[in-house]
Amino acid sequence: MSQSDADRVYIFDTTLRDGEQSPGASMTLEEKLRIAEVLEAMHVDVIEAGFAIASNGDFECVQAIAKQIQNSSICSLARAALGDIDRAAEALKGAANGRIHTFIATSPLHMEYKLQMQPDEVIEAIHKSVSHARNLIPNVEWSAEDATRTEIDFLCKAVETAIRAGATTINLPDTVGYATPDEYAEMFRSVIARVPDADKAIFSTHCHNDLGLAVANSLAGIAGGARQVECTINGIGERAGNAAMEEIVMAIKTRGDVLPYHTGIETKEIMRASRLVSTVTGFSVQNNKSIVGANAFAHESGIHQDGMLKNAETYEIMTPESVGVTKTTLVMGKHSGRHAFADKLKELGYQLGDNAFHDCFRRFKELGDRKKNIYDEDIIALVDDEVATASNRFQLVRVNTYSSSDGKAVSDITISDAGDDKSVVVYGSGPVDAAFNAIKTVTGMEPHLQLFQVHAVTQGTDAQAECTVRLEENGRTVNGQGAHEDTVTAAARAYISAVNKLLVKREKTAPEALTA
Ligand SMILES: CC(=O)SCCNC(=O)CCNC(=O)[C@H](O)C(C)(C)COP(=O)(O)OP(=O)(O)OC[C@H]1O[C@@H](n2cnc3c(N)ncnc32)[C@H](O)[C@@H]1OP(=O)(O)O
Ligand SMILES: CC(C)C(=O)C(=O)O
Ligand SMILES: [Mg+2]
Repeated sequence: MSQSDADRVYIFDTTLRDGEQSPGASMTLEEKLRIAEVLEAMHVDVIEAGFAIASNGDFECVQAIAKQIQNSSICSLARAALGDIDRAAEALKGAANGRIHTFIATSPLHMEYKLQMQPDEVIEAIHKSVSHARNLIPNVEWSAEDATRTEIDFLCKAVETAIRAGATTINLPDTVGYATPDEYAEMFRSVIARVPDADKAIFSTHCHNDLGLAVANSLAGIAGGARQVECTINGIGERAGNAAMEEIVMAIKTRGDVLPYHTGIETKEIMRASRLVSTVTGFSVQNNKSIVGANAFAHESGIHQDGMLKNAETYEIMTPESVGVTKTTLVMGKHSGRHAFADKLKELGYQLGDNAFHDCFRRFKELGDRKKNIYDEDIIALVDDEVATASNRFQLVRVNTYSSSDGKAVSDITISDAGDDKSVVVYGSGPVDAAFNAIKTVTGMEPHLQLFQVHAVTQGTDAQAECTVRLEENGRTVNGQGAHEDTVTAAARAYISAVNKLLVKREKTAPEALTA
């Protein structure tokens, strides 16, 4: 597809200004610099580094970023006040390409109650502030705060004033996230059509997410003629946040057929930027967040996993690599099917016969019903356990234990002895002791317990326990392993596995075996 300059959408990142306005998201100078460096590496066109008049700290941040970053324009916000504009210009002195972003509200509500100014006074303030900024710097952006609740005639008059005074970018924000996509697109079309010299400025969107429409509105604004989008990494920002940069950029990249625009963003840096912003602000990214959420490229359902293994395009509309995610994850869980389980076993280095595979898959599904997250370690433990015990004479069918803090426990156990189920109820000084006593009763074996060890395979209270039991009988020593998320069951499996090994040793060292 050919890409013309008319279709180029400029990305204006305001993570460090509007993003920082999220309660609790304050950043230090060093943190802002680190984020600015990543934004520059992403080829962001404009970085709004702060609001220079807000505090000395904000001034120093804008100043430091302006000096450090060479390949993106650096911008400072300023009210329609000469002092704000002078402070912004001072902070931007070292910038390779600095921009002053001055704004004033234009909606009746904001003008009457907040600014307590008459519309004519606002027009006068626009003229004065933009002209003043333009005398200090050639790159001036003007914003009509609360544009989407502004009367269209007055909005056109305000925009015309700003362009006449020298604004090179005109931003029409949906400050309170009130607009719908059709309305927002129509506002741009109307203003661009009606304002003389509208073509002398680039129009910009700035959308908030109060109704969850920030990205949809931004894209609608582009359709209406805007060519700059103001957005933040992870969509952080005032109240419900700003439009998320990663979503806008990837929507444009992925749906070029219906969104015939292009940005200069290096999308492979998206994940790095997202992680950094999340770490610095302490705002974790929800798992199901588009593009950068932990589940954005993860699949657990068997049907989806099967599709993914056959052709990733069945369930992924963009590649994980394109946004800097190393690879797709097929999450193993109760919704997974045989294809994904077989693929996982292959990845873990197992080659099982049909019967062993069938048994492992059954146990995996059972585990999935009981356990939320199934990790590779769980599958390894499960398969090792299954493989080790598959041909054994004694198999654990079921164990129920009851114990109390006064040191009494009882084990109700059923063990298959070459296919014949035998059940006993036996006491012990604790649940594991009771289970081991019960096994001894069923098997008729009385080996000496040399070692009993338990460790958790993964983390969390639903982690599988992996037990090792070492038994000794007439100088023969064997180790047995067992895994289960119920520790007593894991211990019983380990004990039975060791007992089976002892049986094999007994047979191998029996007089007839020795003479054979
Ligand atoms: C939609 C947006 O995101 S706008 C940006 C919001 N961001 C911030 O406010 C963060 C940084 N802000 C600050 O640090 C402070 O608010 C400052 C330094 C800007 C101003 O602080 P203060 O002088 O103490 O004023 P305060 O914040 O209490 O009130 C804001 C004043 O600015 C006026 N004001 C608001 N917007 C504008 C504007 N665009 N142009 C001119 N004046 C404005 C208000 O009417 C009010 O004026 P008043 O003091 O005459 O009543
Ligand atoms: C300052 C302006 C651009 C703003 O953040 C808004 O209107 O939301
Ligand atoms: Mg905003």
